[in-house]
Amino acid sequence: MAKDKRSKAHAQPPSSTATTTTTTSTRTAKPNWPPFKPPLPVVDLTLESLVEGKVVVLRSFFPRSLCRDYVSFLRELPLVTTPGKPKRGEAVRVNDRFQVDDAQFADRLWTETGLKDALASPDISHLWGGEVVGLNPNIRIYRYSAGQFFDAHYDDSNNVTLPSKEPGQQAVPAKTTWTLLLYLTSSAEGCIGGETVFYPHDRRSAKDEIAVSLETGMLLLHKHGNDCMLHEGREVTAGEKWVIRTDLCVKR
Ligand SMILES: O=C(O)CCC(=O)C(=O)O
Ligand SMILES: [Fe+2]
Repeated sequence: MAKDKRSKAHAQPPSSTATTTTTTSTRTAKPNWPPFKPPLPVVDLTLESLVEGKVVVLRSFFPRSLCRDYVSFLRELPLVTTPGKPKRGEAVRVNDRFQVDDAQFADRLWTETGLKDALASPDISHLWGGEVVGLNPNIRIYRYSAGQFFDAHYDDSNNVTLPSKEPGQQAVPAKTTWTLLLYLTSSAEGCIGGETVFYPHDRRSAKDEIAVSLETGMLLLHKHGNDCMLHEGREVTAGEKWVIRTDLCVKR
């Protein structure tokens, strides 16, 4: 697939049908996300590089008990099955999704998990493509059941604005530079398949593939935008793959 004709995983507007507990301060209904219990991080968060400068993982970012709590909670959200036939230029993506603009939850994932500190470490801070300022408020939840997958594509960099946290504070203009995937299930919960597979040479080739197996509670970060590797979410053949997706943001 040529880069100029590449299929993109387009961001979509937040779903207006997202209903659970509603906050009164915004028009978008936001889920009443479970607390991070036990307090995070539960392990020393050390980055493991899978592809130099392009793919890193943090194992046990969420403990298994918290993943279980999240999956129970997320399955009550109004997930919508994506159409099998994508719009022109979009990747075929067959899964059940929920999407919400929730800056508060993005900030909790950033500051209450140890992630902010782990990524700020001076020996790795050059990776992120600028001054890291937080996570994309556009939170996406994916559930893949047997037969579902996310076909090969590249992820775009997007401009976002991180809202002010306190009165008097300025909103921060930012852009996304890395995709963040948090796996909530794996073979430990009976999910077979569903690997995130990277193709370093811009074409699907079993010879060159780098397949990352699901691991419950593992966070995967991969560089996106111009330097994005072609990648896919391989078909799930049994059980359910649950993922929380957002993006790392740097100042623009
Ligand atoms: O589910 C996966 O393993 C990949 C998801 C993905 O590529 C995306 O969200 O853009
Ligand atoms: Fe992607």
